[in-house]
Amino acid sequence: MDRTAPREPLLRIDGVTVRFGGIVALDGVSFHVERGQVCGLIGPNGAGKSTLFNCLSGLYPWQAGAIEFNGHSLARLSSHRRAALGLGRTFQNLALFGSMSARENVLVGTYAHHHAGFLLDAIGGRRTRKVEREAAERADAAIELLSLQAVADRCVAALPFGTQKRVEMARALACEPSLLLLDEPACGLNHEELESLGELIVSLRDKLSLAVLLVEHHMGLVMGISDKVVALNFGRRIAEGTPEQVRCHPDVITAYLGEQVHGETDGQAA
Ligand SMILES: Nc1ncnc2c1ncn2[C@@H]1O[C@H](COP(=O)(O)OP(=O)(O)OP(=O)(O)O)[C@@H](O)[C@H]1O
Repeated sequence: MDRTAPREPLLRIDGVTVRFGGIVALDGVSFHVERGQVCGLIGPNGAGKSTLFNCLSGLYPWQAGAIEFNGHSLARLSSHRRAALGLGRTFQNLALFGSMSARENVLVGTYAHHHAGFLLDAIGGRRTRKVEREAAERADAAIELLSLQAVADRCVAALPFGTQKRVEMARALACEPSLLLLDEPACGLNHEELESLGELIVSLRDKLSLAVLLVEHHMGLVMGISDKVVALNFGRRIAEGTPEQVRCHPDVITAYLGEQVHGETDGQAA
């Protein structure tokens, strides 16, 4: 795929502002993510990255601006509807069910596609069995994608941290997202796990035409695998461009050095 050719954006973030009392966590942030694109989202602590993720996954409302995913406004959509539309996410702190097996955790991710409803589930029947079979197939496909077959039936709490992270990613993929939100996936991984994580994200992008919005403090990973990078500081977008353009952007360098940012800085890195 030619990643330099302009394509229809999958995710449009347009002038989004979020305030918590007197704190402006996001201040008119705009950028978009295209299908099959890895977009890195960087910024120092408190820049607004998690706030934006929480807006995307339905945990936080925003006071101004618009977010559109796959042609749908996200403003009034429940988290469940967002998942059904193709928005998947993982969490900074793992959100797995420790006493359940890896496979059972992944099965939970298929819920977004589960249309049978409570009553039909209770009654059972052919339709419910079909839904369950399809859910199991989707879970198995996600388990295979993440090479988790050998540990699928083991209790998730007994698995190494890096493997648990892959289980969480498999669960997000089981709802067959077109955009995956990854919140600090490198956190707590060793060097070897980090390398395979980078390869994994790129291979998912290529195999599934998956778009990924990657919030990550590990600069090596972000700069190594992102097709484009957006940098935030104090809730504002300070740079957007290729990894190289953003790495060299003076406002990004200043933000990471912890110095005062002067004047208007909302620009496209060139
Ligand atoms: N629920 C909340 N209530 C009040 N203030 C909040 C809330 N969530 C975030 N903030 C504030 O909004 C600003 C942006 O925080 P956010 O967590 O989005 O930054 P971040 O870039 O994700 O930081 P980090 O890299 O440390 O996770 C910070 O000043 C933070 O204190």
